[in-house]
Amino acid sequence: MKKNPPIRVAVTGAAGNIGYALLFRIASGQMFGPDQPVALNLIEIEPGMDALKGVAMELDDCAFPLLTEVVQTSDLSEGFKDVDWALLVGSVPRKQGMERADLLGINGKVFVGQGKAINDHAKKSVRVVVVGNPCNTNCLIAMKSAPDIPDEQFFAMTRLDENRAKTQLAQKAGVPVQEVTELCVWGNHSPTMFPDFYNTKISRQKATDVITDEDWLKNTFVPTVGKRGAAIIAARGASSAASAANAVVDTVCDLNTPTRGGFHSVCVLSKGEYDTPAGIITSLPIKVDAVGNWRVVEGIQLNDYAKAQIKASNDELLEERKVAFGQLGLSV
Ligand SMILES: NC(=O)c1ccc[n+]([C@@H]2O[C@H](COP(=O)([O-])OP(=O)(O)OC[C@H]3O[C@@H](n4cnc5c(N)ncnc54)[C@H](O)[C@@H]3O)[C@@H](O)[C@H]2O)c1
Ligand SMILES: O=C(O)C[C@H](O)C(=O)O
Repeated sequence: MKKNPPIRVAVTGAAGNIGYALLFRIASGQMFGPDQPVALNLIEIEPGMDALKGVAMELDDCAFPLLTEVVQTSDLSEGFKDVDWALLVGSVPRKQGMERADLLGINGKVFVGQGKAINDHAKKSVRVVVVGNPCNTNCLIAMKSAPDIPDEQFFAMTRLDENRAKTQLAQKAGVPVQEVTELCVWGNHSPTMFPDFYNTKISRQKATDVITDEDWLKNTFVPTVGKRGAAIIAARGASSAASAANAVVDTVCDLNTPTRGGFHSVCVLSKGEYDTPAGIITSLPIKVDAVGNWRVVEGIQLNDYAKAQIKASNDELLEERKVAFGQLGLSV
């Protein structure tokens, strides 16, 4: 049987913690399926190249049948050459006591260079998923720096937040996690994000009919999800890595697969849907159709509380954009 040509995937920060949890899942077929060959372009900064060599040796030692090639490089033009997917993980993670936005000044400029290199060297059909924080604004910076790549091909990750929120609700309701559906996390990947429990279903019922304690939903559930990243850093001494890598796999699978029922949370460029400010990368409910095009799901009813929460998170994104674009000399 003739094999598909490989899908070429660039991963930045490939020798980091998320990279170490992610690469083996891509190479084993969990991201693109058991019949789809993959080639990996692993990108690191110079000080990470020795560690990257070790990671590449381990990939060899797995003898993955689907893995056709591993490129190791610190050169962005080589790293993004002809890639179908660019997973932008590499950047400095926050430490205890920092907010993700504190990383703007450190990481923002990295995404200008990466955006330009993607623009010049990747396939025009490349899809870009930004994980490095603050991921929404970094994604916007990369998108602005890649004017020849359609805006619709840029995404930032809130699937980890969706997964966290689903587990919190499932544990509270005492049901298996797959019973929790239609849960959209709105806004910024920051403590202001809003996991919309009002429109969530638990075992096909309204979540608020199953968990009737609205005080818990508003004052325990919402902040627990928003601050989960910080709680992991406090407990583990390092930011989430395996669960983040798992969410990257979920995000790419979501974008590659027609959505059955419901929707998933992905950060995309707002065109003003649900009164979100156009021109920011914000988390919205996304559905993928049978031919692989995504769209924002329409018709979700948001009450005044939900609208206020989403507005606060999007206001924060407007402020991040103002600060970052000011520092980097980018225009809206
Ligand atoms: N969006 C999310 O849900 C989510 C979840 C978890 C972590 N993150 C973020 O992901 C990022 C990576 O986390 P990690 O735990 O893997 O960090 P890490 O420090 O373990 O690894 C980061 C790697 O990136 C490399 N790197 C740094 N700058 C680079 C550049 N300009 N180009 C290429 N590589 C570069 C480093 O050498 C390092 O190997 C952090 O910003 C973290 O905050 C996001
Ligand atoms: O919280 C962080 O800084 C890491 C990541 O964004 C997370 O949500 O776990």
